[in-house]
Amino acid sequence: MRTLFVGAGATGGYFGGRLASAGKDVTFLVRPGRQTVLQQRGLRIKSPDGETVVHPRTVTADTVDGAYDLIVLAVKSYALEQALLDMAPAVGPDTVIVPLLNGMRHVDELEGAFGPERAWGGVCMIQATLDDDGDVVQMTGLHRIGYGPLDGSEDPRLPEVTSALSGPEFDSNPSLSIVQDMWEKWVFLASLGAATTLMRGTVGEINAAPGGSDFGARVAAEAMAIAAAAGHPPRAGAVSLLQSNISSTAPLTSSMYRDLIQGAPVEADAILGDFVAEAAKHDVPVPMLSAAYTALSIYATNRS
Ligand SMILES: NC(=O)C1=CN([C@@H]2O[C@H](COP(=O)(O)OP(=O)(O)OC[C@H]3O[C@@H](n4cnc5c(N)ncnc54)[C@H](OP(=O)(O)O)[C@@H]3O)[C@@H](O)[C@H]2O)C=CC1
Ligand SMILES: CC(C)(CO)C(=O)C(=O)O
Repeated sequence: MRTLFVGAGATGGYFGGRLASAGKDVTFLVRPGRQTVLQQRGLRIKSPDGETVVHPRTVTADTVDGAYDLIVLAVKSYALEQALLDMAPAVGPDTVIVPLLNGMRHVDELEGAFGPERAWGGVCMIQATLDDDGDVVQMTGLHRIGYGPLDGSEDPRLPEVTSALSGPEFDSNPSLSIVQDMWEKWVFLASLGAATTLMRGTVGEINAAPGGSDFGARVAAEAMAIAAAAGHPPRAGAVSLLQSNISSTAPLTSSMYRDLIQGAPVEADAILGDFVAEAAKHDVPVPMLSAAYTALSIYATNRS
C-alpha cells in the first residue's frame, strides 16, 4: 500500500521510520524545515535498543504526488487545520486515513473534511520526542499502534492496512473497537497529562511527594468517571493500566509535560479542554482536571 505519513515528528517519525526501515512503501509529507533536516541527517531513531537511520522519501504540500492508499496523520492538534488542507491532494476515493492524535476532536474534523468512509480511528502508545538535532528519541520500550474503522465494521481494507502498518519493530493492532480504544487512551493521557503538568513533575516525583499518590488517584478517578458518563467506561485492562501508571515510582511523563517544560505549545484544548467540557455535559465534578486545564490555559496565554 502506498502510505503517506503526515508529519515526521516524534510519533510519525518513529512509526513511519520503522516501517520505512522494514522496506514498506512510506513517504512523509513534511514542511520545508523538516525536509532539510531529513535530507541532511536522515531520519534517525534513537531507542533504548540502539540507533537506526533511514533516508525516507519526502514530499511537501506543493509536491504531493497524487492519491495514497493510506495516510497516517501524526501532527499536533494545533497543526491539524493546516495539515488537512496540505494533505487533501493525497486523498483519493479509497484512501484510508488513520490519525495518531490524542483526544477525539480530530475525528469530527477528519470526517467533515474527507467523509466517514475515509476517516478511521487510531491510537498510539509511545513515549517519544525530538531532540535538538531533530532525531526521534524513543524513551522507553513502549511502542504500539492501533487502528480500525470508526463504525467497528469488518472493512475489507483492514487486512491490507494491517499489513501496511505492521513491521518487526513495534506492536500493531487492528481493532474493531477503535472508538472505545481511543476513549481509553484519552482517559490515560488526560490523567497523566493533567497530573504531570499541574504538579510540574514526573509521575515518580508526584508519588514521592506528600499527598502525591492521593492526588494521582483522584485525577484518574475523575477521568474514568467522565468516560463512564459519556458511555465509554474503561474496560478492566485499561483501568489497571491507568492505575499502575498513575501510581508508578518511575520517571514517567506525558508529551504535554515535555512540551510544557520546553516552553513549546501544548495541546491543552484538545486533551483537557474537551475532556472537562464532556464532564460539564454530564454533570461530573472534575476539580483536579479543571485545575490542570486552567493552569495550562494560563501557560498558553502567557506564551502567545
Ligand atoms: N510524543 C509522544 O510520546 C506521543 C504523542 N502522541 C500524540 O501524537 C500526536 C503527534 O505528536 P508528536 O508526534 O509528539 O508531535 P511532534 O511535534 O513531535 O511532531 C509533529 C510533526 O508534525 C509536523 N507538522 C505540523 N504541521 C504539518 C503540516 N501541515 N505538514 C506536515 N507536517 C506538519 C511538524 O513539523 P515541523 O517540524 O515542520 O514543525 C512536526 O514534526 C499528538 O496529538 C500527540 O499528543 C501520542 C502518543 C505519544
Ligand atoms: C501517555 C502517553 C505517553 C502514552 O503513549 C502519551 O500518549 C503521550 O504522552 O502523549
